Amino acid sequence: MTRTDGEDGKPAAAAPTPPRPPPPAPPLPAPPISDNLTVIPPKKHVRELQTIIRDRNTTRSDFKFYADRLIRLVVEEGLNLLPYTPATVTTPTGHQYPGLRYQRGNCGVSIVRSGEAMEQGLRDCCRSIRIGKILVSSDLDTHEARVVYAKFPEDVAERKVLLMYPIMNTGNTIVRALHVMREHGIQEQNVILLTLFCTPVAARLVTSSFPRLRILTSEMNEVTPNHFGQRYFGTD
Ligand SMILES: O=c1cc[nH]c(=O)[nH]1
Repeated sequence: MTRTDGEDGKPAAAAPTPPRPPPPAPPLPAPPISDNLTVIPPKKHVRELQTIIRDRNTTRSDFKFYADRLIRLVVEEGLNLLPYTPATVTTPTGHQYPGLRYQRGNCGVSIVRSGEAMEQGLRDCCRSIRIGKILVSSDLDTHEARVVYAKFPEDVAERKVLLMYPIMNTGNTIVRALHVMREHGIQEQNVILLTLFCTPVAARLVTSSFPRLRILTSEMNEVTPNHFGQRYFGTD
């Protein structure tokens, strides 16, 4: 027997299946905080170093050893942001090799005390580089950062500066340090900030205050390791 539900007695046409709603769009990647901010590629060996540094059970000697490895990686990558000029050399077999030579006129500045942990990594790459220092203290109650001491190479305003500070949590210390550097004639576009761990909050604060500063970090994460300087220097 045929079902005749239609008004004219013919079988009713099957109701068309409504089109499926499109699958939800994948979440958009977070927009980059700044074109001048680089996070080094998250390769497994980098992640391993970050894991050991973050592990509360890591011994002091391992902490220093693996922090030094991560520092070296960030420093080497930072050198890539300095200016180079073409330089052709002759190899022992008489071939011409079209290479590069770094342009002289670079220096380092470490923010005392944790930034001093990065000095050796820089010296290991650039044998005779001059390194200045800046000490910023932060008020325990207001968290306001204040520069206590600053010593730079006398011609620092003419140099490219590799600024070293391993942990960027709020960004306040860096902003204060950069203001003092500006008072010494250092232009932000001549500064490359080398850091190991950085929060998005700190990155936003620093890049909005100094948009032409370049920043290089090994990791961007909401949470940074604690007490880096104390663990590195064994002053826990
Ligand atoms: O200042 C610099 C920069 C790159 N390489 C060096 O040896 N020194």
